Amino acid sequence: MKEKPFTDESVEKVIEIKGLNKSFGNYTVLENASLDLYKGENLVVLGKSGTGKSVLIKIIIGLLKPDSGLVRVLNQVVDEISYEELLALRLRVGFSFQNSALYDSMTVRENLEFPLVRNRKDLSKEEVKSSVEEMLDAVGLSQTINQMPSELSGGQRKRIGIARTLILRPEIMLYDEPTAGLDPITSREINKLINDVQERYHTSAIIITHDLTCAKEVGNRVAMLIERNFDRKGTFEQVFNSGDKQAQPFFDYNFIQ
Ligand SMILES: Nc1ncnc2c1ncn2[C@@H]1O[C@H](COP(=O)(O)OP(=O)(O)OP(=O)(O)O)[C@@H](O)[C@H]1O
Repeated sequence: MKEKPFTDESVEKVIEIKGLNKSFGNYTVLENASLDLYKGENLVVLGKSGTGKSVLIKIIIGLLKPDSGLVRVLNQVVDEISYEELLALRLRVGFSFQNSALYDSMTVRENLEFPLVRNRKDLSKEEVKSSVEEMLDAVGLSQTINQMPSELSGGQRKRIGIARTLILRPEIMLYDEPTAGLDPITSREINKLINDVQERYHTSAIIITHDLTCAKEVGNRVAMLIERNFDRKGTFEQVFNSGDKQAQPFFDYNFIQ
C-alpha cells in the first residue's frame, strides 16, 4: 500500500484536465471529465474495457484532439501548441506501450540506444553507452545487454520497454496495462519497478490498468473511469470502500491478492 496521496494544493499539477469532452460520431467516450496528476504521484486509472482509457492517453500526448475542455500538460495547453512544441512536449512525457514495442531485430543495447541516438544528438558515444548501462541496471537487467528481445521473458521485455521509455528521462510516465499478460509474481516485480522508478527518477505517472493488485501497490491515488468521467477517485481504500454502486461490480469482478 502506498502512503500519502498527493492532493495537497501546494503540490504542482503536472497534468490538469478539466471539463473534457470527446465523442466519436454520436458515441460519447468522455463527458465533462476532470483529472489532475500531481507532481511526484503515481495515479492509477481503473476502468472496464472500452471505457476510454486509451483515448485519455492519446489526448494527453496530443494524438487525439478533445472536442472541448482543458488539457494542460507540464504547463502547456496541448491543443494550443504548435506541432514542434508538441514533439518537444512528448519527449518530456514517456509512454510505455502495453506490448513493450521493442524492435525484434535489434539487441537490447540497440533498443535502448535508439531513442537517444534519435532525440539526443548532443550526447557523445560514451554518454549514450553509460546511459544504456545505467538504465539496464535500474531495471535489474544488465546481463541481457547483448540479447535479442525474442530471448527474453514477457516480464523482462516489459522491463526493457520501461527502460527504453525512461532513458529519455521523462518527467511524466504513462504506463499502459504494465502487468497485462504476466503471472502474479512477475506482475509484482513490475509493480515494484514502477515504484522504484517513481522514487529514483522522481517521475509523476499515470498507470492504466485492470489489475487491482497493481492499483493497490503502485497507486498513491486511484481514479475510476465510469460513466465517461473520473468522478470516483481517492486512495485505493477510499474508492474500494466507497460503497458506490457503479464502482462495486468492478471490485467484485476482479480478484485481489
Ligand atoms: N479513433 C477512434 N474512432 C472511433 N472510435 C474510437 C476511436 N478510438 C477509440 N474509439 C472508441 O472509444 C471507446 C474507448 O476506447 P479505448 O480504446 O479508449 O478503450 P479502453 O478503455 O482503453 O479499452 P481497453 O481496456 O480494452 O484497451 C471504444 O468504444 C472505442 O471503440
